[in-house]
Order: sequence, then structure tokens, then C-alpha cells
Amino acid sequence: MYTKVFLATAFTSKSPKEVDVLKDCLFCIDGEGLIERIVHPEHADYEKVLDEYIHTDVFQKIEAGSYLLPGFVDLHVHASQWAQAGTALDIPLHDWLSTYTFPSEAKFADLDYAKTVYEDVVSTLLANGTTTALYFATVHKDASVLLADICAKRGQRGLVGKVVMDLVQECPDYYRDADTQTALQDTEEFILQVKEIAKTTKQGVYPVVTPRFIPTCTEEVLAGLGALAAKYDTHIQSHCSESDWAHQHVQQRFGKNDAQALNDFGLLQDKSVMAHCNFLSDEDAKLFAETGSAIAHCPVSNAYFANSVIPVARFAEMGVDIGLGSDLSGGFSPSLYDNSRQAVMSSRMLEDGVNPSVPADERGVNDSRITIAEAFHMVTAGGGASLSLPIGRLEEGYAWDVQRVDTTIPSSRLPIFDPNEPLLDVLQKIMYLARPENIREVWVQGERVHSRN
Ligand SMILES: Nc1nc2[nH]cnc2c(=O)[nH]1
Repeated sequence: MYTKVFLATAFTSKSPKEVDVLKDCLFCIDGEGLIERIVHPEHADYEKVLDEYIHTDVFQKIEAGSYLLPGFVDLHVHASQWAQAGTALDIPLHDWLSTYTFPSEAKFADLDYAKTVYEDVVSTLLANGTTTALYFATVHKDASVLLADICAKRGQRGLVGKVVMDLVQECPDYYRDADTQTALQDTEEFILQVKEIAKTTKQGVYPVVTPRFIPTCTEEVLAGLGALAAKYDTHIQSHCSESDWAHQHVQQRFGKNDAQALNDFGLLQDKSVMAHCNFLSDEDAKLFAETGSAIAHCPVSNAYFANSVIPVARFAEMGVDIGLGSDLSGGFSPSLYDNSRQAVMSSRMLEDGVNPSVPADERGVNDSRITIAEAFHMVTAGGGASLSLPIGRLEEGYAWDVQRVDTTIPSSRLPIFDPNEPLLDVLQKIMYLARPENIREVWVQGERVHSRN
């Protein structure tokens, strides 16, 4: 017996560059919220399965004009920074952190305030089609546990990190870990508490070891965090080679690139996701591919803070796992649709170049462009592979993490006039033009967690 059966037309990524259209398929969901079977109209038992379920209350027909897409995976989001989204994007990263972000994050010592912001950001991401999020919380252990608890209760697959920053010279007195030992002890307690919360969920919540970035961390804490991640087999997240300033800071301190330094501390492994990575050398990218570490590409944020466009096409070609991150609030938008659009636009600017006074053949970087299908891959299957979780694809054995996009709502700006429009064109229009209003239902691990009537 299936617990749910959907009759729908859906899109899923077939390969990094190709999309599969699943037309009028039956998606059969098991009791754990996994896709047990996808029955295509040409399968011999299609009519039999349809007849068996069509008159039951576990059957749902997705009406014409609505399409199912895998839920999106946000590989880099500072949940606390939702409170300052859209502000101060005109100043450099270092100033933005010290004048806006650290004071704003310090407020999360207050659990009531943390609850208000965290409930809102989790709901907002779900309403934007984001079913899995890799979150930075703040340095505060209790508020970070609270974020994991809110994800658990709202049904979002949250991977949550208590942020570690213990380097006295680089962190303000009002906002850092008390000392190195406390940072490590708080992280260990945090990991254990989140593992307990995870037992109460169907979709899973996960503790993530989270050194903010090398510039705010002592060597002792970085090594200790690498050891904790190994001990508890957790995910790891940080920022890596984001901007000229951050990249050079690590070079000056260790005489090597960020990627190499992170690896030396045991922080690059299969469940590591590093944000930005704009200044990775080819050697660094090889290290990412060899260790199975992933890049969280944050194209909106990068336009403000990264001083460059990351060559994702080259790194993908080298075998690095890549997904997309909203990077609230270096990126102002909670929508991974917006980030997919920006990923394509930024890649085109890298390929063509941006300075009109330079001759065309010297202006850009060849073979840098990505298509919207590649962005769709990054925001779904690429995100799932980056986290080593069975999510981001509509395939048997994967979680039923799905968004229903209705292209027919009256306020929709989706110009679909021809009922026979090729479905791959419909997907392109959805990726470029859909807004939260179009996202009518969202499921995580088989449970409906958002609906808009
Ligand atoms: N974009 C971004 N980069 C960082 N580097 C260290 N902390 C941050 C942060 O909060 N946002």
C-alpha cells in the first residue's frame, strides 16, 4: 500500500545539463516519505495502479497547468541575517560584517527575538520552494538549537550550525565565543542536542560543524572542530576564498589558500559545503573534487561582496559538486529562483566580460556560461549530491520533497498561451518567472508543509 499517489507532470534533472520531463506519471510514495515507484503511462500496470488508487483519499491529481518540481536545496543561508536582509549592501564585506552583521547577530542571545526571526525565515523559505536548508545560526548555542527545533516542527529538512568565532583580534567582545574551549564544548553539546531533536522528525534535522571562516577562528578551534566533525560524522560548513580580502587574509596568515588550510584542519570531506569559493585555484578545485567537498554558489551575494564571478562551469567540469545558496543576507533574496536566474546571468557576464573598452576577444573567459537547465540541476540534484542526501531528484528511492507550481493563477506573470507549448520551454519560463504566488503546495518527506489557497 502506498501512503500517497500523485498523478502529475513533473520535471527532474537527468544530468548536469539535461532535464527529464515526467509526463502524466504516477508518483507512489511509501510510509517513510520516499518515492517507491514512478509509473509511466507506457508501463503495463499503469491503468491497474491508477484504478486501484484513483478513488482513495491518498490519491491526488495535479491539475493541468500545475507542474511538480523537486524542492530546492539552499546550501548557504544565515538564518539570523533574515532580520537585516536588503540592508547595507553598498559597503565591503569586512565593514558589512563589523558594522551591521555582528551587532545584528548578537541580538540572538535573546531567545524570544530568535524565535520570531527563525520561525519567519523557515516559513519564508518553505513558501519559496526551499525544502532543505543548510543554515548558519549564530554563536549562541541555545538559539541555534531553537532553530533546529523550529525546522523539526515546521517539517523542513534543516541542517543547522552553531557558528564558531573565537579569535579575539578579529571578533568584537560583544559577539564571539567566550574562549576556545567553550566554543568546542558548546559545539559538542549542540551536536548532541540536535541529534536528539532529529529522532523526533520524519524528514531529519542535522547538526553542522560551523567555523564561521578562517579569519575569525584560532588554529586550535579549527583543529578541534575538524576532530568533532570526524567523531560525530557531521556535515561541515564555512566560507572559503570569498572575496579579495578574505582570500588574502588566509594567504597572509598561513602562506596557502583557504582550501588547503581548511583541508589541513580536517574540514574538507564528503559532507563539507564551502560557501562562495570564488578564488579557488585549479589545485584547490582538485582538492574539492578529491575530498568530495562541495561549493555553495551564492550568485546574488557574490555580486555585492565577492569582487568577482566564480567560474562554476570550469569547477563543475573538474568534478566538483556544486549547489546554490541564497546567502541571506549577503544575498538579499530568500528565493532560489532569483539565485538560479542570477547564476545564469553572472556566468554570461563572465564569459563575455564586462568592460566595453576592452576588445571583445580579450574581454571574457571562454566557456563560462551555464544554462537555466544547469542552474536547475544545481538547485536540486546538485544540492542533494553536495549534502550526500537522497534529495533533489524525482527518482525512486529519493525523498518526496516537491513543490507544485501553478502557472495559471490570475496574477501569474507566466506567459503560457499555447496549450501545446513544449514542456521544456514551460520549465524555462517557470525558472525565470515564477514567484512565491505560483508555489501552491510544498511537501517534505511526503508531508505537506506549505499550501497557498
Ligand atoms: N557573505 C558572507 N561572508 C561571510 N564571511 C564571514 N561571515 C560572512 C557572512 O556572514 N556573510
